[in-house]
Amino acid sequence: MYKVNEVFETIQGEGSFTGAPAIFIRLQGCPVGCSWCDTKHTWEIKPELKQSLGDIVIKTAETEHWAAVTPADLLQLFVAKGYQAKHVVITGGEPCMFDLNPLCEALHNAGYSTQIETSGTFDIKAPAQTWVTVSPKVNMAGGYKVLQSALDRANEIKHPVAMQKHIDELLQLLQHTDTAAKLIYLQPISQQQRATELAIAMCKQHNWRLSVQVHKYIGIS
Ligand SMILES: C[S@@+](CC[C@H](N)C(=O)[O-])C[C@H]1O[C@@H](n2cnc3c(N)ncnc32)[C@H](O)[C@@H]1O
Ligand SMILES: Nc1nc2[nH]cc(C(=O)O)c2c(=O)[nH]1
Ligand code: SF4
Ligand SMILES: [Mg+2]
Repeated sequence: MYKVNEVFETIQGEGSFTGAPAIFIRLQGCPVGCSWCDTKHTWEIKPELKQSLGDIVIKTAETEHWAAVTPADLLQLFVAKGYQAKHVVITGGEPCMFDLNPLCEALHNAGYSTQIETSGTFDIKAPAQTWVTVSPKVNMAGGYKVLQSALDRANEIKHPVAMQKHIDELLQLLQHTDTAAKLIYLQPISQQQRATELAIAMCKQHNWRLSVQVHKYIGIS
């Protein structure tokens, strides 16, 4: 069973799939504790806030409610909702607290491609064809460390930045990582102008790519 905070169909707003229609599955629970996290309502798993998947999917605001679901429940929901997207993004919370193999395999068997958004602080349990986006989290409140195995598995590394120390941290992580076949993105934190200017300058300097959170600029989820 997976603990799900929300399910919705939208446009991927980050990283290399930006612009692609996608179904998002947001899993509940994250102990990493990023001070600027934009999904703090997914951090805690409160037993008293358990709901049915039917209630979760009609949410109109961000809440801490969650539902326990199987891959089959999710596939059934996609059909019932009439979702047309063929790409599924599994995010959170920290999705890699779960074994994502059964979920991704069920999605692949039903004709969907899959992508995971992860902080790289937990073992990534997912099939080889799943696209893995690692957004490394260094020195956050929860005390978790980025795993080298997660950086090695990443298809893209999407680093959140607001100040020079974040660039230095990324350079440090990349020193030990073979980046030949990976896409490297800087993502300004919270659309701050100074963060965006820094990201643009550093992308030019290091030949990295820029990921702005497109969905926030156009006001969609
Ligand atoms: C909410 S996290 C969930 C997945 C996973 N826990 C992670 O951190 O990658 C999804 C993405 O949003 C990014 N993110 C979270 N808060 C942000 C913010 N305020 N500004 C920019 N990116 C943010 C994360 O770095 C990550 O790439
Ligand atoms: N549109 C849209 N794109 C996204 N890409 C990554 C997201 C996330 O929260 O993981 C996200 C999100 O929340 N919305
Ligand atoms: S790891 Fe992801 S979900 Fe967890 S606090 Fe950081 S940004 Fe938020
Ligand atoms: Mg988001």
